Amino acid sequence: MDKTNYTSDDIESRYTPGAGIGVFAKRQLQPKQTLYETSDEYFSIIYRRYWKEVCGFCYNYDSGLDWKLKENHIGVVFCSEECRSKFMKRIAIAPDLHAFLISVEEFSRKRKQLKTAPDPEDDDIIPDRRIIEESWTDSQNTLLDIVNTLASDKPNKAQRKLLSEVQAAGLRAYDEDSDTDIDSIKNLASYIATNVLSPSTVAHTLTLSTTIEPCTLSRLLDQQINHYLALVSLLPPSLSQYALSAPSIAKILAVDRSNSFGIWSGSSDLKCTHTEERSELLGSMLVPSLSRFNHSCSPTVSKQRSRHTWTFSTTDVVNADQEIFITYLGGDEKTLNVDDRRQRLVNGWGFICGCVKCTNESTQSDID
Ligand SMILES: C[S@@+](CC[C@H](N)C(=O)[O-])C[C@H]1O[C@@H](n2cnc3c(N)ncnc32)[C@H](O)[C@@H]1O
Repeated sequence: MDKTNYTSDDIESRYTPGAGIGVFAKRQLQPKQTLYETSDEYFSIIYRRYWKEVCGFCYNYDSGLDWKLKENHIGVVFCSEECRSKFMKRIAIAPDLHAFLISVEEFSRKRKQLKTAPDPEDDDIIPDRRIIEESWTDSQNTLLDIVNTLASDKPNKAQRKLLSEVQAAGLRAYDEDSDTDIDSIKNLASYIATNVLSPSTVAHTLTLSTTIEPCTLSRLLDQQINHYLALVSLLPPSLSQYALSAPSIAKILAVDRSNSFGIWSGSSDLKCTHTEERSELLGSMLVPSLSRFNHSCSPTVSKQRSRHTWTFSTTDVVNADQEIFITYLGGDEKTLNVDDRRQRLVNGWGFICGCVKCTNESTQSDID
């Protein structure tokens, strides 16, 4: 499968009326046919609450038990020596990446020690797309100053002051739940780490479309920008070239919100046969090669996760040239009515569902 054009003998991506790009069958597909299995790079985050229980390499989760193999200094645990060795080998591709991950973990732990209540005045402001884009663009000059400082052999007083100021701003508390802040820090750090390990994955992600803003409250927007600038200031000089521009981060955050898949505990076990059994949300994954599948409330493809691999298989016959769909509602589309389904999709993904089932049911309720 060609990952960016989504082309294999069975499927390809094409424009589809009203929903951008979608994935279509090139020939008739039979039920239970495996269409796609991921083996490519992706962005991911395991939420802080679960970091001791979820293998940092394969996402194995065993009923909430802590894994014993720990790399505490980077905040990652492993279910086996094999996973630990694969993970460590992967990050060793860039010698200073390990040092960066250690700094990120130290920074996150410092954040946990701070306890400041959020500013209530800012709580309810929902910035629009223009404000979000302008805010990130405005931070680009500071970002360039940080990168120049990192590149300088002998930073002057003003440059050293800049680094300590951005780190202090990044540590300032905006949310009472420090785990959520740490998730934000680790998520942004994973964008930089992915850029170090696989710049093509980042480039691919920047081509994807979005329909929803990356955050909903002003204080979260400020928080993300401050976290990101602080993270860049922690980069070892040899990695400073991998700092993504501020507008690129804004775009990836938006793509992440529209395209990422939850890592649910139910389907993490290899023995689990359920497609999307949901219990606890352990984290999320953004896999660019899976990001062109549109949603339908009567999907024709099921997605199943086993550890860190997603497999997409048909649930029905799909004729040549028909679009194939997954569900973004994880099975809830079977029980919700059209209004509730559409509302959930608007809230979560920012689009009004135009699938055949919703179109038929809304036309029917207009007639009634
Ligand atoms: C994960 S992306 C899917 C690929 C996307 N169509 C593209 O062009 O990159 C999700 C976006 O596709 C569109 N989309 C997906 N399913 C849809 C549906 N049932 N009705 C309308 N738009 C849909 C929405 O814009 C949504 O935010």
